[in-house]
Amino acid sequence: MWWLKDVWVIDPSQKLSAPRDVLVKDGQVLEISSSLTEEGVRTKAQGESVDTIDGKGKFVFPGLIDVHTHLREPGQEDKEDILSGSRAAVRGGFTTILAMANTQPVIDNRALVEFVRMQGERAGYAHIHPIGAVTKGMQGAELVEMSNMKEGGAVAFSDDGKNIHNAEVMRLALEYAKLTGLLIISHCEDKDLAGDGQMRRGVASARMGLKGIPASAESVIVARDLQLAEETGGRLHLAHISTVESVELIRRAKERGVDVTAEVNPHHLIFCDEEMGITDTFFKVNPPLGSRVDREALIEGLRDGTLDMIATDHAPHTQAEKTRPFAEAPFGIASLETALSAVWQHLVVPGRISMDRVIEAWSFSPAQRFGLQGGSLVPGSPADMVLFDPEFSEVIEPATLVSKARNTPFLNKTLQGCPVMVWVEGRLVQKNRTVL
Ligand SMILES: NC(=O)N[C@@H](CC(=O)O)C(=O)O
Ligand SMILES: [Zn+2]
Repeated sequence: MWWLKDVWVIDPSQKLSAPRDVLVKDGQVLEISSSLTEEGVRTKAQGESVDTIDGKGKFVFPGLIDVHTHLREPGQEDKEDILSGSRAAVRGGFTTILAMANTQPVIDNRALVEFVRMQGERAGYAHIHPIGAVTKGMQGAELVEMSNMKEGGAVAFSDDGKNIHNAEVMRLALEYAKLTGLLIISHCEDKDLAGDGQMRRGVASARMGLKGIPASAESVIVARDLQLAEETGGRLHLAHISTVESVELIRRAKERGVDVTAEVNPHHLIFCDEEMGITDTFFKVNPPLGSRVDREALIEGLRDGTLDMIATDHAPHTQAEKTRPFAEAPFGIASLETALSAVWQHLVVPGRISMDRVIEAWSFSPAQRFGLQGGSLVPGSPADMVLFDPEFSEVIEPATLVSKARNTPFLNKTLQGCPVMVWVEGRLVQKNRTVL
């Protein structure tokens, strides 16, 4: 049994943010209380040994649920695999992650869905849920067999990495997904507007002499998909929202009652295009980092609930790929191990957003929207749980990262505020930043 004493509990599912004691037994949260005694705990332990942790000055909250990770297995295991990705997840405070379908081959049938799910179970760290592709081979033409894939364990459908170019295919996908009750996750990017752009079009791209991607490449598709969701009554989730125009479109659609949720990535909340340099391929990501105005709108959108969730978009790549010249390096930031610390240090500490809202947006809301276990510490819930120490600091070094990838803008930087203990169903899987 675990006894976390005098720890600050953040559990948005029960609107709790206060110092308490937490008891964990048999893989579940047994009790959250402010009046436990040694004797009382011993009685509740029923002969089991009690591991006591002094939680003073630390937070405990439900394990984070990340609805957007790329684990690269099958097919690109030089970048990441399901085992290394799930170890990176628990190191970063995530107890559940959703794996995107843009692997090689694409996860577009039940057998492959089952493969990802079983590899996740075999790894034995975070809970891994496969996202199935929307179209066969992510070719944007023929829909996958959604019900069949749901039976195999798919929890949503997405061609992420690519936009669904044909609006009629997107409309049909929303229509068919309704029969499964699952969400369509849209990667909004008009490929003609984006062209072969390398970063957001603006003063910074002009200064660097790089081809720009206009903000409209995202927002025109956001507008399209919101209308299609409204028309079909389909359930839509928008991945990695990065522009002020998109935030405004989503805000309006929600006012009209469209069944939509949206996520924002930590890097879009923390960085902007002006901060990039021509050699910084670690900042090269899709959608690209926006302007200061975009960043402000994203923070405001997350605060007021227009943006429902935070998600990492963990996109691991090899060093060989990321050390190519800017225009040839692939898009993506690997972030499972740094995301929570970065959000703490860059947004919570300066008072831009509350930790309560961060935890709601990164555990409770994803669990609710995607119908997943977790996101709550209500007694009886599985003890998927994080102990977070705001004083613990770490230099982000290649040697300590358990992900295969090092493509993070935080490399060789210090981050303060880290998950220092992580439990999955009551089993300790990470302690003092070491995955057990
Ligand atoms: N975000 C990225 O820059 N890259 C992702 C694809 C994606 O999430 O769109 C990848 O798979 O590498
Ligand atoms: Zn994407």
